[in-house]
Amino acid sequence: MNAAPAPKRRTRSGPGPKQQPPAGGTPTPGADTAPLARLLNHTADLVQAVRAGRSLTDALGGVPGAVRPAVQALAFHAMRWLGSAEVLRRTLAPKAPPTAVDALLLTALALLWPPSTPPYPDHTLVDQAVEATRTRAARAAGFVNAVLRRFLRERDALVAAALADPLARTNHPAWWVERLRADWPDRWEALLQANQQHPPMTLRVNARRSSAAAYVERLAQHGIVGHAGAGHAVTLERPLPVTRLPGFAAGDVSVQDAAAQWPARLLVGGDPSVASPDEGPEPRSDVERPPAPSRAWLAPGSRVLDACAAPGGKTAQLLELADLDLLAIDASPARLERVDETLARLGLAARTLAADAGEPAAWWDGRPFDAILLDAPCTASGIVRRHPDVRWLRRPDDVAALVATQRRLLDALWPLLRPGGRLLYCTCSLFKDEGEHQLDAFLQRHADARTVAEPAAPGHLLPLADNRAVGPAASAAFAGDGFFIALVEKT
Ligand SMILES: C[S@@+](CC[C@H](N)C(=O)[O-])C[C@H]1O[C@@H](n2cnc3c(N)ncnc32)[C@H](O)[C@@H]1O
Repeated sequence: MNAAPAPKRRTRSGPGPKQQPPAGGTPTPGADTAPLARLLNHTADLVQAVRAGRSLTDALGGVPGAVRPAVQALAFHAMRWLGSAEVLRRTLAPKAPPTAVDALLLTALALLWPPSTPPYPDHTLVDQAVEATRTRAARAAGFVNAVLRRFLRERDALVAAALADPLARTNHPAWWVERLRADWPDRWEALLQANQQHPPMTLRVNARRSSAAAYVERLAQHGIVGHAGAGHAVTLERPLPVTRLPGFAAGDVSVQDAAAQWPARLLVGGDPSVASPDEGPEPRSDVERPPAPSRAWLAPGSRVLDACAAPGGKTAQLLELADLDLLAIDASPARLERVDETLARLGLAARTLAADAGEPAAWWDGRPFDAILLDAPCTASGIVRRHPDVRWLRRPDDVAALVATQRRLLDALWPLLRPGGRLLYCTCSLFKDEGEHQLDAFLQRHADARTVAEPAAPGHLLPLADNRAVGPAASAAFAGDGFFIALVEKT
């Protein structure tokens, strides 16, 4: 496969070293006047952190707020083209330079690789990369200058040669490509290409306050174009900072991918979220709680466990859809704080607990649950568009370890469900071992488990145009994330 576009020459015109953020970046005060060299230095720090095994989200927290959106846009670009940059660097400098210099070189090469939208003019980028090297490792400035200028001189030949290497073509580790090819023999190339794209920004309209159609109209009054999708999903024509979304701070709307909105809707049942605005609650923006939509499978007051809850997207959605007695658990106390913050913004309430969901002896009161949501830890191979670093962070052994954790959680939680109760298992993974195969093995182990026929769960969803989570707004650019979603009932 060839995930890289054809090499092409750049224009020499464009912004100078006082830069606007590149396409996909969100301008913020200060970022538009920050020298590109400074942005490149921060980006190289992030590349270095990811290569050392740290997540980009985590490392971005250390970048000054004023330049963070611009640096994030550059770092996302660098992550998407890091495989190409690695292959080029090995050709141009077979002996790897010191780690900090290597990170800067890889950052610059990734930004110079010929993608469809060049973020900066070539010579500006090279000049600023050399400038950045001076503050990073002054003695390496000449070396970086020589490597990058040779790349500009010989780009077409170097890119053509690099594309002989699958790492440069796919921008994914070989084991990842092999796994995708084995699981999706007809679609693996499309999936690799999809991972190189920018994700759509999708909102979840608070079902207690409004409907997708009504919120689309409200957006239009603010000059924002949105498309109503399945349930309460609204996909924006263009991503925006949440501060520009009407009613965000008041809890009228949250950011959540269309596929990620399916599990809670399915578990609540009765498809309450597609109730027309006439049948559902009136649009409103105060935090007083109107009754939840009425056609839910889960009766008001049902005991529900959200076993891996943080940061709380699905916890909040469950509570928007139904009045529930909900316990939200997460193993990470720090991440659990985000659940509390989310619920506070939305005016919702649940009990939250930092605990290992797989050790119920430590926290379960012995009263069976009516429903359990297990949004299990996984490779995140379905959300590479949103987290382009995960492909470089994961190791092949991680898949087996995560599959074992998912299995442990499933087996530990199943006895907590009442007969007739439902368990929703989901992961944001494309790998079948974390989805279809995990479910099949679970059904083999538990004779009292059967998949629910109506409403049927979608199984695997791929981040491609035929992703069924998106509904009427479907198109390749609006495709929902990759997910696996299964609904199981206890007989
Ligand atoms: C995919 S995320 C959950 C996303 C969340 N459901 C949402 O919609 O916002 C998986 C979560 O599982 C948590 N986790 C991992 N192992 C766990 C365990 N043994 N018990 C409870 N939570 C765990 C992680 O801390 C992480 O927050």
